[in-house]
Amino acid sequence: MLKDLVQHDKAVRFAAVSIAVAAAYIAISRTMSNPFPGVPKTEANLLDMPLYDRKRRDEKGEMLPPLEQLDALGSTLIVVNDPKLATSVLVEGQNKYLLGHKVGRSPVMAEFHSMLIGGENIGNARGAGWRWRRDVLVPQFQPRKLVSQVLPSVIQKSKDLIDHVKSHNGNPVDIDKYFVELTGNVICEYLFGEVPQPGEVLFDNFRRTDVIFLSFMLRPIFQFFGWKGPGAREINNNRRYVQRMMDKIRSGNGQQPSGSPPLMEQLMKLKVYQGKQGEEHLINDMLLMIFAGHDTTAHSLTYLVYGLTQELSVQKKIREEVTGQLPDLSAITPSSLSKLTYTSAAIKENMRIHPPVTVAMHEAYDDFMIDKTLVPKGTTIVISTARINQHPEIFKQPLAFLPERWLAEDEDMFNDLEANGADKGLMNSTYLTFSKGTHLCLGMNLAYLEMRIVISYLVTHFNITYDGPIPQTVGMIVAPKDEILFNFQPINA
Ligand code: HEM
Repeated sequence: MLKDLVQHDKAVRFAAVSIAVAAAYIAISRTMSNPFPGVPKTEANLLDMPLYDRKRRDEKGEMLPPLEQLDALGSTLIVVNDPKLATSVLVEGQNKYLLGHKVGRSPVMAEFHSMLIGGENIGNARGAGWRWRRDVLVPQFQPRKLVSQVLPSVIQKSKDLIDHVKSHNGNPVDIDKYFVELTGNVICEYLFGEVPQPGEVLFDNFRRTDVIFLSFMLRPIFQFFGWKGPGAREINNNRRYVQRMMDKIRSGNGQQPSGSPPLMEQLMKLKVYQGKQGEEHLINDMLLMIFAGHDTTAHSLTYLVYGLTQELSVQKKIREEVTGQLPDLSAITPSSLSKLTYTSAAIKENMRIHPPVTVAMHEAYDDFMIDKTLVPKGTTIVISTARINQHPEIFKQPLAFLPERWLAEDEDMFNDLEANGADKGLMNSTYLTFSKGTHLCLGMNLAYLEMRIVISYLVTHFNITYDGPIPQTVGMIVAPKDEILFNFQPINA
């Protein structure tokens, strides 16, 4: 009997230990699959974050937790929702990266730009390869340089835009298509000194981000079969064009716009862009700049026009400011442009609500803490620009289009790209439309310059209205899903 009990007890103990081991195993494996214990999982997915958030806030008035985790792209990513934490990851994390590798370019974005463009370029380079590009290119996108090189070109294209709209004789116009062409031509003219022939450069940036992410997941298969990523048709076409431009410049037949030679010609003189590999790098960088440098600005303009049709009082105020400050639009100078404070605020406010690039992704290059959470080396850090830009504690009435909110801010006409986006004021420092830190958008000043001029021309020539459905957007680059037909009634016609 005693023997039986001992044996029984052994069996009970064995069972108890087994259960404990199993429970521990489950707990450990749960922890392993949950690298951020205590950090809630997000219900949103990478692609619909801004839309999802809006719905959730509208319906439930919920605030997002400071950090969330997200299972995507084959691993667990960390999403930073708190504006101050997000800004600190971008600004301090990346500055530290220069010294001690804390946060840097995410492999997802690097891979995407590799699949798309091919070899090394400003969109996929890391470490020294990225640093020298930044050193070479940042001065080319500083205000003084842009104003002398780009201003006349944008003015001319804005005049053409007015003629284009008038040619519709009062019928509604799908202006987004035209904006894409306009901004594409501006960047090409800046890079190569001439506007491409219609169709010579393809500006239809691939917008299916779901397909982009799928091809990222399947990239070994793509690489095995030598397939290029989505968007290859456009890039292959544009590569041939950039090569032709290079040959033309080398043979001395390149166009000489007024002022200094086109950017590509200047860059061809630099050692880093010489030799077989250097030339390849130059072509890749030009392709990336064409890719990054047009549709973001174009769709922002479209959403701005849309915003102005929804808030006619804002449209009126911009018109009054432009007419008052710039009576002769073709004589715009940098100093007259800087007087458009309300217009600039409206542009900024529009991109706060509709940031064209909805998500910035970076990688922890080392273990580090965000708040009290350890973010292990190799983790992808996701920052939804839309979430941060619409954070109700920083931006009161986050979904309202209120240019006035920026007027009290100490805002310069342009931003110094070398300041790494660490600007003053809480709203400014957490405004993430162009990201922050060392990867701050290279083309930010160019985008602002184009938008100020184009919108000044449009609102002083037309009363713009819209009576269609609310535009639906696609992808991580916020672009309208369908054409948006605006009505333009000429002023003083
Ligand atoms: C409204 C217009 C634009 C918006 C909202 C925008 C937004 C952004 C964002 C969010 C990033 C990512 C930064 C990061 O990884 O943290 C970026 C990077 C970049 N943008 Fe823009 N962009 C715009 C226009 C332009 C233009 C006109 C150019 C023309 C050259 C340009 C060139 C670039 C380049 C080269 C990078 C990579 C910078 C680097 O990694 O060092 N962008 N942009």
